Amino acid sequence: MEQLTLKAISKVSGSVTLPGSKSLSNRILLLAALSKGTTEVHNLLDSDDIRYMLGALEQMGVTVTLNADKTVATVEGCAGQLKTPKEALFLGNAGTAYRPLTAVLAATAGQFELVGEPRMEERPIGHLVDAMAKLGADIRYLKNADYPPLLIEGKSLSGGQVEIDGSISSQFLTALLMAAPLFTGDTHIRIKGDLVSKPYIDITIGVMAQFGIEVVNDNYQTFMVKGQQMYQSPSRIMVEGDASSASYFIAAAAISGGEIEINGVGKKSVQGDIGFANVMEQVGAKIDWYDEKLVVSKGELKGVDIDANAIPDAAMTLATVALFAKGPTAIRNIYNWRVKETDRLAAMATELRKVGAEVIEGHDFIEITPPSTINLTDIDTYNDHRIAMCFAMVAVGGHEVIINDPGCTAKTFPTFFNVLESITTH
Ligand SMILES: O=C(O)C1=C[C@@H](OP(=O)(O)O)[C@@H](O)[C@H](O)C1
Ligand SMILES: C=C(OP(=O)(O)O)C(=O)O
Repeated sequence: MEQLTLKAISKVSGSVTLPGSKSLSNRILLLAALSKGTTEVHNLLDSDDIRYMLGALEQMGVTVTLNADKTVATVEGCAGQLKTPKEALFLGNAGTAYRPLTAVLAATAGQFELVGEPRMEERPIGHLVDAMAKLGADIRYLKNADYPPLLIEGKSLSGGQVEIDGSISSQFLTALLMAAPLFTGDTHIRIKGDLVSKPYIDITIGVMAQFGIEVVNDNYQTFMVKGQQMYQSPSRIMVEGDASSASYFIAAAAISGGEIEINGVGKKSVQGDIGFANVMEQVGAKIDWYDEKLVVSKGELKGVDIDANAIPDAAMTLATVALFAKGPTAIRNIYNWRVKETDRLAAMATELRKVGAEVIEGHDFIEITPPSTINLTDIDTYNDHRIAMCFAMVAVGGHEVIINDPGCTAKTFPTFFNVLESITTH
């Protein structure tokens, strides 16, 4: 296994430009593919999750031309006419590819087999399949009930009234919303259970609006989408920087001595994870907010007690910031950490204990009391990009740390360790 030793960092300072948002990139690619017309997508993320979406679209006959560094894509929309792929669509562990494609392909004529990495077969999808089945979709489990892989016999669906459970992942509702304009009639959706990760629904509704489709959202309880509509290409669309990726640099500046300018997200961000910057202000970071950038520097850091349901990805970064804050930090209402790239609650508790923190791992929360001294250790990353990236904060805090399998950042941020190095003084 590859290992990366991060030497103790005495200061981080300078400027970083964020790669494009994963959540926006995959939504935009799928809607551009379904659209009528050609879409030029700028600042596209180049990472594994996006490559899986691009590969699937190509297998279904969509022509996408990428520029040399793969950040500009020209997508020839197929006006809803995706072709039956010759082979199974391999979607890695990309939730933002797997879930939306499941719903969209169920409403597209043809047969589709959706497969993924072993971990994808442990990530539930039953709530989405149940809702689609109520609408008449033919989706079969190829191994275990409620989990990928899936075999989809796509066909015309007429919409109607449907309930969907929102308590495990917002991506199921996102998927249903994105498919709904393809149905022949209107769709009225009612949420069962508490809807988690709500800001991602705002991202979905915002991107659908850019492609000419209106979603009526009544307080995240009911949603309505008119049927028989075609996505319309906006011709040119810009992907803003990834707000979850911003969290590592916001945290680094808050922990270390220097000032970091983070370009690509700011006051105008449409991503919920920008809320991590507000949390870091509570923790003690000094942040200057601009429309599309943040300038962050150190303050006196103190532990906080927060409900992180709206920012599940960025909240992992708070768990390693906690190592350098005064007093305990509690991160609550994050049960679904357990069904992401790995069981993130268990994994974070294990790795934080290895560096010396006292940790309480609850069913849906984690409490971290910082250690008086930080142990030198290697960090297991469980094929989870965010574990690799957030434990880089140990080095930022002035302590050498070894990251096992650092290549796992390729899921959303292949250049992460190079970008961190570019603003580092040892
Ligand atoms: O819709 C999206 O783009 C995402 C939604 C979130 O998942 P859940 O809704 O499953 O929490 C988030 O964790 C994931 O990285 C991206
Ligand atoms: C949960 C994540 O990914 P996915 O889109 O596969 O759900 C993540 O990126 O932290």
